[in-house]
Amino acid sequence: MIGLEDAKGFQIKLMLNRADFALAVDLQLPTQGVTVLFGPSGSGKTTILRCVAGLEKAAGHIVVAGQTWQDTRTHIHLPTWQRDLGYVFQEASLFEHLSVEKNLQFGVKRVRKPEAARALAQAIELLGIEHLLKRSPASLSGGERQRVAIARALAMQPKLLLLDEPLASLDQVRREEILPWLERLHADLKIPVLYVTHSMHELTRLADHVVLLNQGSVKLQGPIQSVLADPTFAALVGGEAGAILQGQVAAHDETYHLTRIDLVANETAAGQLWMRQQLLPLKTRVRVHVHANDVSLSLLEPVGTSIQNRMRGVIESITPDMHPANRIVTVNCDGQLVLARVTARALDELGLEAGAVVWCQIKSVALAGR
Ligand SMILES: Nc1ncnc2c1ncn2[C@@H]1O[C@H](COP(=O)(O)OP(=O)(O)OP(=O)(O)O)[C@@H](O)[C@H]1O
Repeated sequence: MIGLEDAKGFQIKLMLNRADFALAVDLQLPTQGVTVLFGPSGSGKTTILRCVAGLEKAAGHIVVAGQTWQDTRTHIHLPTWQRDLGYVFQEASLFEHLSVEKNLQFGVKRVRKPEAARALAQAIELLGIEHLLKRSPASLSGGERQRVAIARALAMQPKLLLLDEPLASLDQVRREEILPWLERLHADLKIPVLYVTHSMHELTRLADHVVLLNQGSVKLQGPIQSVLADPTFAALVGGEAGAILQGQVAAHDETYHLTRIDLVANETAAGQLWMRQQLLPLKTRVRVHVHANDVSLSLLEPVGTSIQNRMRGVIESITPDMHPANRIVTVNCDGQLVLARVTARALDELGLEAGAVVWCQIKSVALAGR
């Protein structure tokens, strides 16, 4: 039987003990948008997805869109086929003897839901695969195959979409090709997506919410901006650490091939950044990942420097980094948190501590958009 709980609930509580691995997670997740399960190899990301899909058994309960898929206390454990989900793996498993169109129709016919034709058309549009419909899977590139696999899962109008490292088998060029299509998922989809990756690039581009796992337990979770600005996370991910700033495309400088991003925090203007030119229309909303290693601090407003971007802010915290020489400094610039990785000696020499006013200098070439 399918039980009804909170109509919007999305909860995953799982406990599992293997000889050399224990999983214990208790997650209350957003009912819309992309939640990325992030963490080192062996931290339990795929195990969670498999349990949610009913492919593996753990104790606990799973509630999706108000439906109880599993509850150990009441002995509910729906088989996979009764769980209304789409699952896309590293390698897209398409039927090789069927055309792309027939592959898409196969899933839709199986679930027999109302408005199937509309859902199929929307999935084709969302993933941009109209021109591939008559092709055979063997003739598709890896990125195209994954887009078809995701469209097929979406056309079935699932209550939850599970994506397990969908870009891992693709080369860098193909990954970049497919990322913009995946970015549309959080804007256009009304269902939750659970996305597994080790890639910081995919995390910063796609996540709305992040769950950081380590050895089967949750180390940190929350909205992408707050998790990335958390010094614990920064220390853990080393050289890839950095804050995400939100803004919109404000101007293009054609002479120098640069784009100006006007930053926005809590709906108010929060400074601006120049970055290498982005081929995006004015007013496009973007997120910018500013690496902590590319931010330096100054007590005075910098002049006579090649560094293009400077933001004035107040130091919120100074915390230890992985290496004892360094500190992670969190600076609040008009509501946007910026992280800087600087040496403890430099901090002492400048006499910097929490509450101090500083200028963050950010190399514009270091910025990566969206
Ligand atoms: N079928 C299985 N039987 C026994 N142990 C398993 C099984 N599948 C995974 N494990 C172990 O469980 C732990 C978690 O694995 P899991 O695949 O969930 O991690 P992960 O975070 O997804 O890793 P990766 O990023 O490398 O895919 C690992 O120690 C792994 O060796």
